[in-house]
Amino acid sequence: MSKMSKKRQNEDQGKELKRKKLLSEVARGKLQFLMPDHPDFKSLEELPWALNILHHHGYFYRDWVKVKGQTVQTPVSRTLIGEPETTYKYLGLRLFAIPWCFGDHQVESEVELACGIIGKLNDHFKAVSRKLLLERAAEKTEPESCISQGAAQSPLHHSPNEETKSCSEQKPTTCSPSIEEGTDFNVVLINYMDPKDPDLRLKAEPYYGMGPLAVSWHMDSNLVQGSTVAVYNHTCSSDGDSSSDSSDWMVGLKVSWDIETPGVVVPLQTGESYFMLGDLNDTHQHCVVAGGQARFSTTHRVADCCQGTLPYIQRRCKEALSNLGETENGEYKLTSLAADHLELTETIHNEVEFEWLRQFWMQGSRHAVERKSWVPAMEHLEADWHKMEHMTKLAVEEANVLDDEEGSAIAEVLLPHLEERQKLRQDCLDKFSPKILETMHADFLPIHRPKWEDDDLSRPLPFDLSNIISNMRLVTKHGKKSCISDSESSDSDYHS
Ligand SMILES: O=C(O)CCC(=O)C(=O)O
Ligand SMILES: [Fe+2]
Repeated sequence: MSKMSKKRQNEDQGKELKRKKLLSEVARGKLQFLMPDHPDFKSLEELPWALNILHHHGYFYRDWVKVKGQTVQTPVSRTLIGEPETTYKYLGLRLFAIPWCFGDHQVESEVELACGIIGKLNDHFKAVSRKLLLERAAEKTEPESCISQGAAQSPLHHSPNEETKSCSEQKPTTCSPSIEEGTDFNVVLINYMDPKDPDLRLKAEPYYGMGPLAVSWHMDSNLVQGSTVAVYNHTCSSDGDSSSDSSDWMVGLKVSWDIETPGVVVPLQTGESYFMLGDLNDTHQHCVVAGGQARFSTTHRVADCCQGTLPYIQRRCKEALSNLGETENGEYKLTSLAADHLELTETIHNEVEFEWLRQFWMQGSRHAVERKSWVPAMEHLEADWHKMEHMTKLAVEEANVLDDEEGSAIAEVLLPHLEERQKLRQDCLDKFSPKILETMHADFLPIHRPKWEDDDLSRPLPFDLSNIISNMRLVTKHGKKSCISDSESSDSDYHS
């Protein structure tokens, strides 16, 4: 059979199945329709509008992430909407949420309105996820239903007319969150992909032959353990496009590292949602198989924000700066030279520089413009970081002037942090090869900030720390010993 006719036959079979399912649902009186006066009617219209507005204004872009040490671009375009001052990190990239609510100020733009709608959708998914988990908890208390739950066969698929069965039958983790906590979605990562985009080269699903992958097998990272992920699926109809390929988008699911249990793949219709309830994401991997049409998916998550919110990093900076005092003539001085104080400041120095400042600016000028509420905060963090540069400088000076024992103790603390700073700065400069940079639109070019010339006198320290690192190596006990033995051996060479 030719490929085309086989495909057509599959499509026909698919349609026949859908028709049968539809008829059986009709027979059960389960199909519902909404009149314009129904409260959900408006939200049905609002949501595609919001997604299209974000897309129209260019808010989706293909992220540059790190996979096995390589910088690669995701096939799907993404944007993050969420609680104000929240971030979500995946594959080495920190995403800064565009807020879905605006404090006291009125909604000012279509984009803000769209973000507000995503926030409403998020509230809806919180409520639905809680209901599903409660139902599952009730089912679990009935012995029979427990036995009938297979891990990999667990239906993760949910549509308005479908009864939801429970997900995985994994043992709960010792510290699983409450239903409330595990569904308290604080961010929505929205994906968009048009499979007809000629720039895309999708990899085939490697294990089962499920089809071209928009998102490869993975577990969602950086989430509160045991928390639910809810996903809304919206495909863009391509009416009038006679060449349109109507193959479905699908979500695949498999048990991680398991070759015995069959994987599952579930076709998704527009307007449907699916849920990875409880610890399903911790025990299974999922992937997304591209269909024929452009598609949005909103993925609602409980990001683990212990170290990912603006108030968190502001607190950390304050902690670091508490060791910075002033002399009588108004110059900076370190309040304490104790190792644990220096250690803390240097750790936070690297954290704010590489987890926040560089992560934010490396995503380019357009990213910053879109996140205007973040910019003053980033500038404030940069001012704190600048003070930490002073603190490092003061510590380096102390290491050089104090007696051997004290000086080398300081150098020992500073060295690993300086080495790490130097390496991470270089990693940022090297993240994009010249070849990649050539192809990037100016709006997305990385901004290396903070960056300065080594002889810039307004800066306490040079950007390139090589000389300071060599100096600190010499000041450490180990460095001193090797220095003495070097000079001893060269002396003896000289005399012979
Ligand atoms: O688009 C989907 O259905 C899920 C996407 C996904 O797995 C992700 O963004 O992590
Ligand atoms: Fe995912």
